[in-house]
Amino acid sequence: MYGMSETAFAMTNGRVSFDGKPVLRGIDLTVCPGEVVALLGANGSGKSTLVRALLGLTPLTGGKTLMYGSPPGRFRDWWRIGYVPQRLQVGGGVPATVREVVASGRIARQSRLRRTSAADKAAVSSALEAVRLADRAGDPVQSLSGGQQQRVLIARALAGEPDTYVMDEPTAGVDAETQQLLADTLADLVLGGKTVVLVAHELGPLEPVITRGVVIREGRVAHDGRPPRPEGDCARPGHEHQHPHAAETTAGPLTGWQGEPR
Ligand SMILES: Nc1ncnc2c1ncn2[C@@H]1O[C@H](COP(=O)(O)OP(=O)(O)OP(=O)(O)O)[C@@H](O)[C@H]1O
Repeated sequence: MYGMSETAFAMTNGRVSFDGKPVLRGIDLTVCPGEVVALLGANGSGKSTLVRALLGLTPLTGGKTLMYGSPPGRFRDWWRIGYVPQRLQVGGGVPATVREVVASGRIARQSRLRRTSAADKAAVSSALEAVRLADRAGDPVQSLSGGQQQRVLIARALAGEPDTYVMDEPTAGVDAETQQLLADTLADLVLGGKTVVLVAHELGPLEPVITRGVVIREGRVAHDGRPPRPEGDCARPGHEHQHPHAAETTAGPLTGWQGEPR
């Protein structure tokens, strides 16, 4: 039994509206340590908004949400969360190497006074190894393929050695090899007792590691429990087909994401 402060996320009647248009319409969602939760649902159902609201990146217009027992505005233990946004965004035309982006995952663990430690360097190297990009560490991230950039984002989260991973469509638009690599990485994290919340259109190779499926439909929780199996789903009346992800018009922030408006 975990205390309230050990519950990774607890949203009660969470509501978000954009320009008066309701997108989340009263979400109740509690994520406990060690759970591997897939947020599923059709395009536009509100999955990304839910993820961003759980992290406090999008403010609720109603209800409340807690991260390890604190409202996002008062949450201080950002090192506990590893966020993998939908897309890599390197701002300002400043070239960054793969290693620099991955190393930025250590920032929440570093004090302002302390320079990069041996532990930081070791965590960055091991994250690069885990996603098999050690040989590309010195290359500009812009020179990598989409799938490789996704791996960089995953490595950045791994480098921070958080308790909880929040991944927004980590498998969207990536090659089969990267999908399998992510599945293997997740399996290791799960063995290590980590908590994972991820958005997915199709679980694919991730399916074996998912412990719970939460289906969002029109801003509400339509299913919460065993991950729905594709065959069973299709046989069920009212099944909504999920289509591959459309091109994103907005990219996830790379740095400073904790306060990034959208
Ligand atoms: N910042 C915003 N301003 C206005 N509308 C928004 C904003 N963010 C999301 N929306 C709208 O909210 C709805 C839900 O979007 P959201 O991205 O959460 O859905 P999703 O389930 O993640 O979809 P997808 O699978 O396409 O990523 C959509 O209609 C979208 O256009």
